[in-house]
Amino acid sequence: MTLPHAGPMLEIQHLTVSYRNHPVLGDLSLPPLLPGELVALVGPNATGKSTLLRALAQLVPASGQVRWDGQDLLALSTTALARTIGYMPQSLPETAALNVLEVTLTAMQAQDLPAGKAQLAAIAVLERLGIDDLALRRLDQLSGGQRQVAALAQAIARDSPILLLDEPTSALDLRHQWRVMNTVRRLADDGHLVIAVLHDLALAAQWADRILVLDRGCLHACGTPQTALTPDMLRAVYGVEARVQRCEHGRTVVLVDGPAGSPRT
Ligand SMILES: Nc1ncnc2c1ncn2[C@@H]1O[C@H](COP(=O)(O)OP(=O)(O)OP(=O)(O)O)[C@@H](O)[C@H]1O
Repeated sequence: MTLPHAGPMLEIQHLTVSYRNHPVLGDLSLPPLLPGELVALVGPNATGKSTLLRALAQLVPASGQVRWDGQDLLALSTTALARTIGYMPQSLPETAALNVLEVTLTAMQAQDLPAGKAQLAAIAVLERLGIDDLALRRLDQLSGGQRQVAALAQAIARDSPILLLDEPTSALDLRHQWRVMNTVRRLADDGHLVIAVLHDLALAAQWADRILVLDRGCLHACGTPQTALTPDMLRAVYGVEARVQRCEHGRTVVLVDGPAGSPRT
């Protein structure tokens, strides 16, 4: 028997977002998402993944119900929102004249920590991500991958219960991908709800508890990596013929043979 979840959960019902009257998310409802979960948000390009995260972070106007711990997330004040959500955009602006430590400290303002404590906490976040040596480097002097990890530092520095990460590994080499996903996994294990947009389905399968598959603004599937990642889903959503192989240690590999309907090569 599954007991009903008693603590906070993220409930998204009938979420609608339009750009210039063109609906990108139309009446999207998701199963409840729980603290302690790492949820991978996957789907083809332009299907609304970033828009969903941006709507939850109040960066684009949205209608519908989004509730967390009894609160209406879409109506939270800026300060309350900053305490509830840490948001990592696809990239930080290259032109920002701030250094990595300053950017991280800026994200922590809602915590109202004394300056010394805030500085120590910010440095601890940079150490955790292995970029403390970049603390005094300006964002416009960083590589794309370094800027991506700085964006993650900014999001997790808030220590908020919900983390929204937009493609946290897309610019990273294999070692940094592992470090970031391991950090994100630990944050989920510590009780955060982490929703991460990922294009790499192998990473999603390796690290996520559940995979949400979005297709043209609608939920196509939601389940464990084993149930969500199937050849049928890959054909219907991504338009490819693919094999999904489960390897040793529970790893999953997706092998794409070609466009849907084409003979296997
Ligand atoms: N500010 C905007 N104004 C108008 N249209 C937008 C805006 N932002 C996104 N869109 C459109 O909304 C749709 C969804 O975009 P979104 O960035 O959410 O997709 P995505 O699934 O995150 O894509 P990708 O995987 O390519 O990053 C796309 O058609 C995009 O062109």
